[in-house]
Amino acid sequence: MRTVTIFGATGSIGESTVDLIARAPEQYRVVALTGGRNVARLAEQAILLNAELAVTAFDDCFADLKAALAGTGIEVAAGGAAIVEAADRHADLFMSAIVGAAGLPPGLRALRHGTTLALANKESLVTAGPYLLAEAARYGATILPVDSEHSAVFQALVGEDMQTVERVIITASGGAFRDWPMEKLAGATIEQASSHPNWDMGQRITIDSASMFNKAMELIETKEFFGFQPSQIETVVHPESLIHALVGFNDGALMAHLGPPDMRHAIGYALHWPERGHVPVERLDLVKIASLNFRPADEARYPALRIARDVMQTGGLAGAAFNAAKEAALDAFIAGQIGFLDMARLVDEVLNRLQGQNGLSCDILSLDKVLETDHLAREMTQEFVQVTAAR
Ligand SMILES: NC(=O)C1=CN([C@@H]2O[C@H](COP(=O)(O)OP(=O)(O)OC[C@H]3O[C@@H](n4cnc5c(N)ncnc54)[C@H](OP(=O)(O)O)[C@@H]3O)[C@@H](O)[C@H]2O)C=CC1
Ligand SMILES: CC(=O)[C@@H](O)[C@H](O)COP(=O)(O)O
Ligand SMILES: [Mn+2]
Repeated sequence: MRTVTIFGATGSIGESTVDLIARAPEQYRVVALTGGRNVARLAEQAILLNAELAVTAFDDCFADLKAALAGTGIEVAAGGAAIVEAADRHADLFMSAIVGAAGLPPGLRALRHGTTLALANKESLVTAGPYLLAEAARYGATILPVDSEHSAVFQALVGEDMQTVERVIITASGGAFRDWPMEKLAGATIEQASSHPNWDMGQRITIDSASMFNKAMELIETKEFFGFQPSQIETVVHPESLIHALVGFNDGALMAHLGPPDMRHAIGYALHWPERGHVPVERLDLVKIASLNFRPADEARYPALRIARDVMQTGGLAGAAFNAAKEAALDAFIAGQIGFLDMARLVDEVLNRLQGQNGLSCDILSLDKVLETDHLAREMTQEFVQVTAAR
């Protein structure tokens, strides 16, 4: 029996993880579940999985969570520190499925217990990749990628010599606006951007998919996790989202990973690793699919991709600044303060300003430096948002 904790249990990745665990109760014991504002669902999950502990990120949700779990014997806590402390209770595997940079501290704490971190929270690698990996190595912990593309690359690399890898191709669906003329993008609404052609995901990553910020983050994630050179990492638009990534070797072989657009595959792979086990996802019918399509990922159409290349080139604290500026710009877009195309423009401006102040160079990352840069970049983005909104 494996013990499991889920950070971000009430979200899209969290729900898929709960689903897999609920289908095989004899294989898992749940230690802690954490959530945010959806305390009703968090309480239901905690009862369903007989968790030891349920934690909400927000102090003002504590009373509701406590009331919902009264008489169950399930412990209750609230606040960011309580989520990090949940990592101090032993679990064989921690699922990192909080959205945003808020996912970094609990994941880091789990790594310090030398355990296994199944990492959906790509922001952890984008903001603090070298530090995260160094901490994992220092404490003998394991990080398993859960992002579909990175799980695909990981699976394609099993048993391979990394020296023989020439390139990695991360596929992109192209998001909600892949068939829109470029002139229309400036007027894209939050509702339009919040609808993904293939995947059912949280709102923030869905909008990031439409702007290609998701893919930009994934290019950085690929560099940080696998250690490839930026020049080895490519992306291509693949509208069907059936090939998740490809790895090219020095003999010309290109190994593709295919699967249905269902995150339970990548989550199930991590839950069963290092073995494979049954996962209840659709089996692809290739004859029915008949064809797979590919288009170039145009950096003029998707400036986020070019920004990601700059970030990889700069290194240091650029990833932390990039992610924080992107999160703040996304908040402003969702709040209706700025337009769809303003997001990439603001992120670019913040990075340029911080780099001009030499605020991004850093030889050795630490959590404090990452959080300081995160704070600075968010504040600067908000200033730029005010200027944009006043126009
Ligand atoms: N969804 C997907 O298919 C994929 C997601 N990912 C990555 O996985 C992560 C999760 O994405 P997704 O499941 O879509 O996100 P969701 O928005 O669906 O869920 C986010 C989870 O985090 C919780 N949460 C929100 N804010 C905070 C906070 N400040 N502190 C602690 N917890 C918080 C939410 O709680 P509540 O809802 O209760 O408020 C919820 O449990 C992201 O990093 C995303 O990029 C990667 C690949 C695919
Ligand atoms: C399921 C998953 O891993 C997402 O990150 C997915 O990749 C989003 O799709 P696009 O960013 O390719 O639209
Ligand atoms: Mn992905």
